[in-house]
Amino acid sequence: MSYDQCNDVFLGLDLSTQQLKIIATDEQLNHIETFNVEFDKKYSEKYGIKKGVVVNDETGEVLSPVAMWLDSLDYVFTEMKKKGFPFEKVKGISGSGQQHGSVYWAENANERLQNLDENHSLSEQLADALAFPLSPNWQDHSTGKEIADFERAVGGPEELAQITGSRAHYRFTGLQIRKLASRSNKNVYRKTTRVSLVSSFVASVLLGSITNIEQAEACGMNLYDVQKGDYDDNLLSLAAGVHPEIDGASQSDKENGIRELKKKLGNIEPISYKASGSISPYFCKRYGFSNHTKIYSFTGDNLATIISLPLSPNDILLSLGTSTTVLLITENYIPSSQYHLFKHPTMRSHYMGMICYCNGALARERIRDEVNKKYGLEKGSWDKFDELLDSSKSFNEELGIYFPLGEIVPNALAQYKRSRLDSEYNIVDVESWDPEEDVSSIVESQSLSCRMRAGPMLSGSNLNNNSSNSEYDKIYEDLHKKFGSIYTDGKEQTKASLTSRPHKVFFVGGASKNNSIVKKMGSIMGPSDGNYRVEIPDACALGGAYKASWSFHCEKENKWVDYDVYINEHFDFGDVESLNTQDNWIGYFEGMGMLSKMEQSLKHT
Ligand SMILES: Nc1ncnc2c1ncn2[C@@H]1O[C@H](COP(=O)(O)OP(=O)(O)O)[C@@H](O)[C@H]1O
Ligand SMILES: O=C(CO)[C@@H](O)[C@H](O)COP(=O)(O)O
Repeated sequence: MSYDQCNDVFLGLDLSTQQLKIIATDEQLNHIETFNVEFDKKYSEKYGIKKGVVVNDETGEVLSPVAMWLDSLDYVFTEMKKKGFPFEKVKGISGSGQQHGSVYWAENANERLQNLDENHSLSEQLADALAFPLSPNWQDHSTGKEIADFERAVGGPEELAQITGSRAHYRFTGLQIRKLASRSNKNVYRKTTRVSLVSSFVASVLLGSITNIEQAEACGMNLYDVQKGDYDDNLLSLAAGVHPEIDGASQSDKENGIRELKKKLGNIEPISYKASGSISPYFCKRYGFSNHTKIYSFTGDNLATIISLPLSPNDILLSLGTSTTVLLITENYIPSSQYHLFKHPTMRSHYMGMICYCNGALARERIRDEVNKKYGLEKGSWDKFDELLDSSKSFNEELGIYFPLGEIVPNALAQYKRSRLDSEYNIVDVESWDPEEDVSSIVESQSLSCRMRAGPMLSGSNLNNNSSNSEYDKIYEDLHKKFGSIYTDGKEQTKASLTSRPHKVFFVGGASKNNSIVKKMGSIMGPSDGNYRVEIPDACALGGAYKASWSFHCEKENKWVDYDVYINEHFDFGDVESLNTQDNWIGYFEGMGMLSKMEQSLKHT
């Protein structure tokens, strides 16, 4: 694809932990070119970073230098210019940033942003527009105290998830702000006039003025009441360090603190196709953008990932990278402390559900290595693992839990557990068994965990629990007879959540290349409309470019065009491979009963 063939070019940026990526697409959503800079290659000396961040092992702090991000923007645009990139054709830009990270602007920030001189770099001109030169990164673990405070302020993790879509996490922005305001750097907090998230920071620089935080991204702060569509004052007072019970603040200090923090955070930008404005003259003069280039709101990287695919409600994106991440689109706001719910970035009445597991690929690799050792085979080969997995046809009343690392969901310490069912459906723990047995067992338990936890978010789960469907009634009653009530993460599963099938399942990431793994997982997940494999390198940047393209299209039409309709119309389905999987959804009901019982006896923190 060449630029000569298109009139309109769209850019999707992704500012992640380790690199800045820019993808150019045309009006038909065709990928044209990708540009990037890896921070370690270019800036490790200048900014003293490793893997994109500065780490303090003693405090658990993980931070990114903000000036490095500014340098990277200038650098990639300069490289594009050297290659003759047609900046004048760019009609719209959107993108994403690593979630939860925050940037602290000083009083002169807007004045500096509005008067950028194209003869000088961004970092030169904006260094003193920052109240803090660093941005807390999502890997930061320094806010243990704040986790306890946030959960105490509302009554516990479930209550916090009910309000904000997630329980308290170290990395969530509200906790990081509280740490700054009440403990680590009160002076920085005082000097800060505006706070951006990484996504709104990039959009602000491109616009030449500080822009609002986008609504879907706002759900990653533990401050935003998702259903009310506004900040939660109780949580804001906590973030500002003026909570009456926890900080002993007076009523007037609390009110002033809330007012001040609201001003710093600015309004939340509702989900929209409308542009935040046009690109700053700095970029027009320095690189050749047209001054009509529109900047559309930026969102979080996971949120941008789901819009890089033609996903509809009840579709699941199963990312089998180093970690396993389940992303899904749902109309149900049924929060849980065990997963995250965010507003969907382009579908106003939908949410994105996200479940993150630490023990994905690494745990499977250990089993693969054990099997290969037993058979004297090459260490990294998946052949024997695959052969064994293919020969395991159905649930054999055995499961294992394999956590070489502590796990997020269920919240558990590093441990292994292998069990069998006896004839009364009791769980009988097994000290060890042949490594061959671990092969199906690990893939089954990982799949069942995803299925069990995604269930409550699927739309069928909205059905009245007493609604009748004779086939499901029978399965559910049978399960209940054998295992009693099914609990996941302390919550009883309803009939509807156990019996809801996903619509489609899309597999992405390293292990999605493995036919045996995806077929087994797909057969257990049991989507009603098929399992698919997609290769989407740079999905977040691509999602940004698609968002820009969709927004531009809606603006041109002067009406809201449903994002799923738009993407389905333009998406190149040549990149999506339909997997020929057997459906074994019903065959694994007992597996859910068994796994939920096994999880109840795990050691946790
Ligand atoms: N053929 C394969 N079969 C099973 N697993 C695979 C295969 N190829 C890659 N993987 C797994 O994919 C993981 C890496 O996934 P990838 O998406 O590339 O990483 P990241 O999440 O770090 O971006 C590896 O740890 C490996 O276990
Ligand atoms: O914290 C989260 C999601 O909650 C992470 O998914 C980060 O958003 C990942 O950022 P990069 O590593 O891609 O920069």
